[in-house]
Amino acid sequence: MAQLLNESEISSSLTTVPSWQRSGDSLTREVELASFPDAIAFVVRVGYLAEAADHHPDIDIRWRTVSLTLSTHSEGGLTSKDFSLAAAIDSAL
Ligand SMILES: C[C@H](O)[C@H](O)[C@H]1CNC2=NC(N)=NC(=O)C2=N1
Repeated sequence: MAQLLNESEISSSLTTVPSWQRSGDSLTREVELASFPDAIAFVVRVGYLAEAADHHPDIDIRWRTVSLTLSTHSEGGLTSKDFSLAAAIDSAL
């Protein structure tokens, strides 16, 4: 079970995933893919990564733009699980 990160841990972790933004208790990233099928294929890759991590982002698909939101609901905020899944998702692009 991951522990909530404090503000200074959040700030330093954010530098490791520069394409993600902090929004309160969440990390968000918007990705524009080349096409709708590419967006769906990306979401499928994210799905497998999420299952492997037992950590699941909120996902919004609008044509070829995918918006992802990560937060550790069980802890009520950001933990290392959010940052490690964010990094894994970046590698799936
Ligand atoms: C039992 C299982 O580990 C929990 O329900 C997991 C599943 N996926 C999860 N995903 C996210 N984003 N936050 C959680 O707190 C969470 N909890």
